[in-house]
Amino acid sequence: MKYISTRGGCSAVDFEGALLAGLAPDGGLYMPESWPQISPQDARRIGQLPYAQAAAEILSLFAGESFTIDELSTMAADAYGTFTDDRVAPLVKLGPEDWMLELFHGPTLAFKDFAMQILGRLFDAALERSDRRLTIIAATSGDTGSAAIEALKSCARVNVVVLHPEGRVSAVQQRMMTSVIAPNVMNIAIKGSFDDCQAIVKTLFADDAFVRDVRLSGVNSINWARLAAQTVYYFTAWAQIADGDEAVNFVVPTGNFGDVFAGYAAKRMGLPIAKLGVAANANDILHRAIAHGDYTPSSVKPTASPSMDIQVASNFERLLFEAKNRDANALRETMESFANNKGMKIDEETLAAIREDFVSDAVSMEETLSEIARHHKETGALIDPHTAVGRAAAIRFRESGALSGKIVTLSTAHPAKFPEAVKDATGETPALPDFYADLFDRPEKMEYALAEPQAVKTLISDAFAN
Ligand SMILES: Cc1ncc(COP(=O)(O)O)c(C=O)c1O
Ligand SMILES: N[C@@H](CCOP(=O)(O)O)C(=O)O
Repeated sequence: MKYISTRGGCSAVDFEGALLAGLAPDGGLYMPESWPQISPQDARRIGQLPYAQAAAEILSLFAGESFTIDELSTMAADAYGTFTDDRVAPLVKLGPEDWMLELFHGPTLAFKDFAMQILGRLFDAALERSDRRLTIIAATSGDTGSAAIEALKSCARVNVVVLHPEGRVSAVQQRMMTSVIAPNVMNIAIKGSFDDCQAIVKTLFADDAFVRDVRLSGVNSINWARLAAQTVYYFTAWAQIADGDEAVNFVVPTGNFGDVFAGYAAKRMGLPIAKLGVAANANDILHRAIAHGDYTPSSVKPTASPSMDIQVASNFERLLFEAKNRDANALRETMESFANNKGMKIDEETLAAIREDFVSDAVSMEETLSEIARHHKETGALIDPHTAVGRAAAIRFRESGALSGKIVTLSTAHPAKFPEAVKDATGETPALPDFYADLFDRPEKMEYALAEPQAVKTLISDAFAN
């Protein structure tokens, strides 16, 4: 299996090449040259396997010759063995045709652990056999950072640098990152938004000398391996609830468009998915794009679901590439014009292609808190604010007729990562699991930088360049 850049300006690489590079050298995102295909019968067989085995089988379709199925099986068994629920991604029934897919039973209590736990092992194996080291950078609005640090802190051949927007992640998210004090881990609090952090990462990737010097790679969902690993829970969820080849809908709380794009990838692989519901918070650019063709960033609004306080969603580029029939030249022009004009209008043909697979909605902060309260009152369970954005949108999609039939909403984080919002909504404070009981007693370490690539470059070079 080869991987091509959405911008068509560099040669194709294999899975290991895409994993180790993160971003393509022409600034584009790697995509599989063609979608691996799975029949509904195989989707059911794979989806009903224990989670780690399903993951190994699905990843082997993407990995080609880079990793054998035996290697993937061992890594997946280790990776998902770190989860606290044996089912790994349990489905909770909420109503006759409604489910919630719990993706927060990993070591850092958010869906990012699904990909990051296996990526850590893939990096280890690939770097060991090529006798190399990497500096891995991630921009985070809270969850990617902690998952990356947890997965990579013990990798002997990796330095990990995480940029988070200062003061804009929850206290629990911050502590999960900054209390890991290890020689290969650097947290940098950036004076700015998540978009500033993500823009710095992309600028550093465009600096060839710096990339060579520190051997830069990335583990945001720009890295294809992240999305490949995130396709798996769509298969396991579908296989538990679909009758025959029945198509099921998924509603996904969305920020950087990675998780919902993994669902799209599963659909393109042949998984019977009816529609994917994009649930945005008050930072509603993706909803404006899909509903009205207006992909114009505005300033970031802080909300109760801070991990989705994102304007420029990296993976939207992958969707535009698909919707434009993989025309890399057209895509490159589109992305250049987006950068120059600070926004874009999406043409009708592209929009029609997007709407074949996606519906969208935006949920205000007030609606998010009401949904946490409503869910608690009706079920007795606490949900986190990102999940609440998803559920509120799912309920509206059904009421408006935008979606019908079975709907699975992805529950992307544990409520204890966002205790203030949950308490505001319900009066109850969700408890962290025992293994985080002393989180607020642990010492913290982080650097501070202005939202300027040079400031970050200097910190990284001083710590990790040869
Ligand atoms: C808890 C949570 N939910 C949802 C999202 C949105 O996911 P994506 O960025 O893949 O769209 C994020 C961050 O990305 C998150 O941390
Ligand atoms: N919400 C994310 C933002 C980065 O998303 P990614 O999936 O591209 O890594 C976070 O919590 O950091």
